[in-house]
Amino acid sequence: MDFIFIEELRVEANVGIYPRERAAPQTIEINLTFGVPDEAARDDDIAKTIDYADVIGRIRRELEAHHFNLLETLGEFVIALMLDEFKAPWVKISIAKIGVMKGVHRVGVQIERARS
Ligand SMILES: Nc1nc2c(c(=O)[nH]1)N=C([C@H](O)[C@@H](O)CO)CN2
Repeated sequence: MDFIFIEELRVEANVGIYPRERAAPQTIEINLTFGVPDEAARDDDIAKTIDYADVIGRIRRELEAHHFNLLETLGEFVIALMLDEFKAPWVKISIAKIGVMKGVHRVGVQIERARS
């Protein structure tokens, strides 16, 4: 298995438990790593891997369209997308809010899952 990573992806997301977070989207930062079949590298064929441009576009569209109370739920949503739709065998994600708490630069969640 090879691994694709997407680092410091900034996305406008509807997430949070407070009224101000329900009223407007906020910028979150995503770091995502997922497994891909190594046949793609051998055959030099984009059709045999997961196109990271497709992943980034899909995440942006989905997070614009949904509201999540918790970062944990948002993280599980993206994980399910990667495992079930993009067919990644393994995914690790971290999602951070930036500057939402006094004295804290980033706060967030990290989740790792494999397809069963
Ligand atoms: N475990 C969590 N705790 C909190 C979350 C969360 O998503 N998971 N979210 C909030 C608020 O939305 C906060 O980030 C706004 O500043 C508080 N605790």
